[in-house]
Amino acid sequence: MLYLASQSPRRRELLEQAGVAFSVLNVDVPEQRADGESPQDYVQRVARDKARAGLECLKGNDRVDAIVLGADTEVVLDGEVFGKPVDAADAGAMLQRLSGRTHEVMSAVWLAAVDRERGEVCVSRVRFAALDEAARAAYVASGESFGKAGAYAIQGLGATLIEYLEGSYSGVMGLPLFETVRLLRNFRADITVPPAAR
Ligand SMILES: Cc1cn([C@H]2C[C@H](O)[C@@H](COP(=O)(O)OP(=O)(O)OP(=O)(O)O)O2)c(=O)[nH]c1=O
Repeated sequence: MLYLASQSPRRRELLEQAGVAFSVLNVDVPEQRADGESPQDYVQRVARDKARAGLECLKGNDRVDAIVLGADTEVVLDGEVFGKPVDAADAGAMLQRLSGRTHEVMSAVWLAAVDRERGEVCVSRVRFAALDEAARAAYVASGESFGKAGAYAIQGLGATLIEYLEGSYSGVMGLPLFETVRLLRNFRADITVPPAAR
């Protein structure tokens, strides 16, 4: 049985889009970058922590038979990691930093079972248009920034801020589907994944 260890409605939507059957586990793990930890190592570790926390929630045979998927998405600019904004001022400041620049979106996916684990990090590059103060304020006022790494959502109004994307649209949105399906397929033969990525 596949479990998605996530409270994110986007991840649920994306995994459904991939045609994979799963159940949801609500996990809450601290997201705190350690001193000297690279953005890539950080995003991978948090995805792993979420998957492991999900596995811990399960008991007995449910755990033995489980594959738990954890994921994490962060926006990275100049080596700095932008998580979810804490308030409107924080969201505005993030958008100001991203304005007119190219940043990376790192999305990690991690699979954990009792006997094995495996993960992957998908890195995309996103170029933002130059946003003046009025444009930033209008976007923050839309409410879309909240709960989103880097204070924007590619799947919403945020798409109008993006000049160029290189990489994975689903990865930017929160779960890189190509990598996810490939990992699932290689992880255990009894998992039913759609044929497209064979
Ligand atoms: C960049 C970007 C991020 N996001 C979202 C995806 C993630 O939900 C969120 C990043 O926060 P995460 O900490 O990766 O995930 P989460 O706390 O929302 O969910 P959970 O830990 O329970 O799985 O930002 C978008 O929806 N669109 C975007 O364009």
